Amino acid sequence: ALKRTPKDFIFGKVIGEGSFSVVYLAKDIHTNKEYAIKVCDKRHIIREKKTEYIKREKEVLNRLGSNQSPAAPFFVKLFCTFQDTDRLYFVLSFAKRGELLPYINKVGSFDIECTRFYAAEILVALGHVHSLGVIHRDLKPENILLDENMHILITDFGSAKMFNESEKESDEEENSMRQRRNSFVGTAQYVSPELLTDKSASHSSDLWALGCIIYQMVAGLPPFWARSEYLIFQKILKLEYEFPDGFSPSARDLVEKLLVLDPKQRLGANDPPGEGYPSIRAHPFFQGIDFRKLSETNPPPIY
Ligand SMILES: NC(=O)Nc1ccc2c(c1)=C(Cc1cc(-c3cccc(C(=O)NCCN4CCCCC4)c3)c[nH]1)C(=O)N=2
Repeated sequence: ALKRTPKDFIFGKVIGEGSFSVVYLAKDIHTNKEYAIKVCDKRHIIREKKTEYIKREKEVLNRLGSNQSPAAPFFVKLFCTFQDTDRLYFVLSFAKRGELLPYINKVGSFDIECTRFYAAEILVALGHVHSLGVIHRDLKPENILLDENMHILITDFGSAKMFNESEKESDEEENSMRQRRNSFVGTAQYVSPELLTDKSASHSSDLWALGCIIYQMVAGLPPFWARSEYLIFQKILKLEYEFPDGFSPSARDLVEKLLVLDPKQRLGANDPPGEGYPSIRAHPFFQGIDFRKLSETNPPPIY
């Protein structure tokens, strides 16, 4: 296919902003199709030494797009990339309904059927990402988008970590050495304790974030909240959170099994990779969910 240029698109409003990018709604002038185009300023990326993050995001999105698996629909697609003198352009799926977060805020909190459905879609998506040797590392309701049929599209792999085959075999010491140099920390409310202590991220770090998101869908607010990031980190490291009255008992049991300080003790942490977390799927909270049919199921109404 011909390499695209910015002239092939009409750029509209800003629909998202990252620390190194701005996301625009854009229309392809040849097909009239709508896309989200993530634009990065080259000088800014070089100055901030973030070229690795940009390369990693492109590699992860290409891996997700290439693998035709039942979970593939739950991610924004990368259609093409191009650049001009000053900027890099990523042409991505446009999620018509935007982020999950405003929907939680609008209704205060989700009922158990909605929570169960969206938690199940996120779990299937995580199982797929992890089966490719990728950890998202910054999963949060702002990065869970909704398409026009209200199914999820996970985005922003700019903070992702890739474990290629060699790294998996390398001994613990070398791995933890490499991770200690790793300065990355996700968004305060959803960051896992291991990322705060020894900088070691694993697929289990995303399971911690899933626990926070399930709690937030039921309670309306994330479990760890304080006026400063430092105080949020303190609460996470002390596992200082509580359940409001009326919190669904089965959701509470699942959250308590995911928000565990030791990443190896979290539900699903020791499941065989690539099987989509059978021990989490088997939890009573997901009773009645057919995980193979989620993408063709009508999502429950949010009210
Ligand atoms: N960091 C990133 O990678 N960011 C990205 C990447 C890809 C991408 C991305 C972000 C997108 C963000 C996005 C934002 C929006 C959006 C922005 C502003 C308003 C709306 C909107 O009107 N949504 C419906 C609004 N509500 C929400 C609450 C209840 C009632 C209705 C959507 C749609 N899609 C997108 O569509 N595709």
